[in-house]
Amino acid sequence: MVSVIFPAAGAGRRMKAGKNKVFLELAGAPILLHSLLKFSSLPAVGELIVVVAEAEVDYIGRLLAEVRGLKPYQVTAGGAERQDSITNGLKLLNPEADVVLVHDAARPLVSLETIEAVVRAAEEKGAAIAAVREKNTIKAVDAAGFVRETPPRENLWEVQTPQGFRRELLLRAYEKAAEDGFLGTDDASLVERLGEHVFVVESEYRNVKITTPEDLLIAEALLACPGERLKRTASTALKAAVAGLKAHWKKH
Ligand SMILES: Nc1ccn([C@@H]2O[C@H](COP(=O)(O)OP(=O)(O)OP(=O)(O)O)[C@@H](O)[C@H]2O)c(=O)n1
Ligand SMILES: C[C@](O)(CO)[C@H](O)COP(=O)(O)O
Repeated sequence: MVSVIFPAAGAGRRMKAGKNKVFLELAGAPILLHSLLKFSSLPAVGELIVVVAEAEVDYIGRLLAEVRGLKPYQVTAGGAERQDSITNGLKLLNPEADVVLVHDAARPLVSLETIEAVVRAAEEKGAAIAAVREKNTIKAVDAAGFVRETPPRENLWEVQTPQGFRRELLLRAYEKAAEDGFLGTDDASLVERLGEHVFVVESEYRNVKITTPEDLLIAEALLACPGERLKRTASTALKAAVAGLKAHWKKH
């Protein structure tokens, strides 16, 4: 069984919306809901663990109760850093979960194909991450503002989520990071420190992390393109979810 942890406890500072960006609307539904419904549509996924800020736990619990089509879920409080939030999510794992995915709630455009490919690779190889080939030239710059190095682009990949792991490996990696006081910017970096191999699954550029206001415009534009509109119209789960939410908002 696959468990999915959704870190959603950020403050969304770079989005400058004055609230947690995962509650902003994208194509008529909160960003968080796009992510939860997408994973819920996959048979292999058995549970969702949604990690939000402590002050949002009750609100999200009530909100999700109105949404149809979600896999069994739990909502818990996150911590100061993304890694702390995931640490809290890991404590709730169903004992039957053999593969754990971590997916930023702020990446609502991930495709089902990418999720399935990450699950398969995590099962086979132990650890797998979604990523795209770097399109820009990347430079390492020192504190004084001078270029120190231009790493060859053919070796560079821009890393996304989902990131998937055999349960035991991810738990071991998080324990070791806690012991060493190591803070990484993704989950795979914790596994890499154990000397384990992490497989890269080629993903799509459209799997953007909604971070700054222009990302939301890009995501709206991607969802509005003809092929996507068709898919969206066909998404009864999303429509039913939004109907439930609108009723909830009217009541509260
Ligand atoms: N303490 C934190 C920080 C981040 N996240 C989550 O991790 C994902 C990726 O983080 P990021 O895009 O940096 O989100 P924010 O931290 O909200 O953004 P910012 O850094 O601009 O405040 C988001 O889904 C975010 O909600 C989290 O669960 N707990
Ligand atoms: C995990 C991640 O999405 C990979 O790109 C990313 O590192 C999370 O970003 P954050 O801004 O550090 O939360």
